This record gives sequence, structure tokens and C-alpha cells, in this order.
Amino acid sequence: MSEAVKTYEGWYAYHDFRKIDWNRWKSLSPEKREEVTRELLEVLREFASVEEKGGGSFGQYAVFGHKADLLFIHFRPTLDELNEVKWRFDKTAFADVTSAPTSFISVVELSAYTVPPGTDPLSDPAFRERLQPSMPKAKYVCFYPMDKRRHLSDNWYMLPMEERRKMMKSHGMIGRSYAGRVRQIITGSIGLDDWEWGVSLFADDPLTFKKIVTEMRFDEVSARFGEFGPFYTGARLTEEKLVSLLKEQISG
Ligand code: VOV
Repeated sequence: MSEAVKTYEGWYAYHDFRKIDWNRWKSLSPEKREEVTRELLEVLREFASVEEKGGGSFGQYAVFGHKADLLFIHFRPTLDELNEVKWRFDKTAFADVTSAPTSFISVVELSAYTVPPGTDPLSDPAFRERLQPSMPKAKYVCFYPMDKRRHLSDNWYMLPMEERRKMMKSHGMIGRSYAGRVRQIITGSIGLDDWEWGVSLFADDPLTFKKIVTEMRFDEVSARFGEFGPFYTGARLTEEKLVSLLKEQISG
């Protein structure tokens, strides 16, 4: 058996995708829509307030394309808190006009591939901080789930540690060349959800997503072993923007 890589886990993550049923939304009276919007904003503010208490982080996004309309990303110390968040949202009147085309449960993960042997990364405050990240405030988000291939000829999980470490080093070097342009939060989902990892990228220029993902496709670890699920991209939503999007759809 190949040596399993040591992983370090932090906050749990819930990527909650929502699609709005515009017919139902439009069938509500203007007063009801206002009331529902008020309650929605209250709940979203409550979600965002965990950050001040150091109890998690939260981001809200408008998703491009048909796959979803909204994405809420929650980081919390426990899975149980993520369930409370889910139920809190599902009990709102706004949830009644949405469906959840997909969701993703995982946990913020760092691995030991690039940790010098014999050192304890948890003694480094910066490393510990990366396990409990604040949602980056970049304008755009890109999320996709991925696996490492397990075919007979190309099986990541049967490679010796040194070979995997070498490939992850090359991966990390490409990633670092995007410093300042894109932030990544890798969340592990083996045993928690249908894929092995969730990749959440944050950037002010959405073209950066295309550039980094393309460059990584040519790097061995992704070229040989990367298997990817659906991609979702979105724009960070301020409260004002969310309110105006909900209104625009009515007058349009
Ligand atoms: C934005 C830049 C960026 C940077 C700097 C970066 C660096 C690093 C380092 C140093 C390490 C290893 C140690 C650790 O921290 O775990 C990783 C780990 C990982 N990565 Fe990464 N990655 C980036 C970005 C980045 C992207 C864009 C992707 C998607 C790949 C693609 O082809 O679409 C990705 C994936 C992953 C995954 C799935 C893992 C875990 C693999 C495992 O087998 O355990 N990642 N990553």
C-alpha cells in the first residue's frame, strides 16, 4: 500500500446553490415580495455576522448561466452548525420560491505534500489561519468539484509518496505564480460528498479562472490525474445588488 498523505482539516464548508422560481416570485404581491426580501436580508446578515465572532465565514454570489441563480458559501467549525444554517434558510419564505439544484459538503483541507519532513505545520499561525479562512472579498468566484484518477494505468492512490510530492510541488509553483490574482480554498470531501475535493477560486478578473485552470491542465498532476465535475462561476453579491436583482426581474 502507498503511504497515505497526512491532511489537516479546518472549518467545514457548505456550498449551497439555489435556483429561483421566477413564476412563483412574480406571483407574490409587491408587499409580500418586500416582506420576503426583508426576511431574506435579515437571515443573510445573520450568516455574515459569524465572521465578527470568529465562528466561521460567509459569501453570497449571483451565479452565471442556467445551472443556478445564487450561491451561498458557509464555513463553520462543525457540520452540525452547517445543518442549522441549512434549516434556518429553508424555513424562510424566500426558500419557498427556490430549489437547490446542487450542494457540496466538505472541509477546508491542507495536505503535508509541501511540508518539510519532521516539522509540524500546526505550530505556524499562518498555516492554522489558512484552515479557518475568511471568505476572500474578490469580485468573482469559481467553484468545481474534482477527483484524482483511479484507473489501472493512472492511479493517483497507488503512486509512491515521492512521486506525488514532486507533482504537487510543480502544481504549487504554478499556483504561486498567480499570487495576488487568484485565491484558492481547497476543501476535501472524501467520505463526505460525491467528489474528492471542492475547488473554490476567487479573483477580481474572471479571465484569471480560465488562465489558471488552463495552465494547470498542462501540468502532470491535472493532465494525468485530474477529473472534473461541473464548473460554476458567479459574481459577489452586495445586499443592494441582491435587492436590485430581485426587483429588476419583476419590472423586466
Ligand atoms: C491559486 C493558486 C493555487 C496554489 C498556490 C495551490 C497550491 C497548492 C499546494 C501547495 C497544494 C499541496 C499542499 C496543500 O495545501 O494541500 C495544493 C493542493 C491541492 N490543490 Fe492547489 N493550488 C492552487 C490552485 C489550485 C487549483 C486551480 C486547483 C484545481 C486543479 C485544476 O487542475 O483545475 C487545485 C487543486 C488542488 C487539490 C485538489 C489539492 C489537494 C491534492 C491532494 O492530492 O491532496 N489547486 N495546492
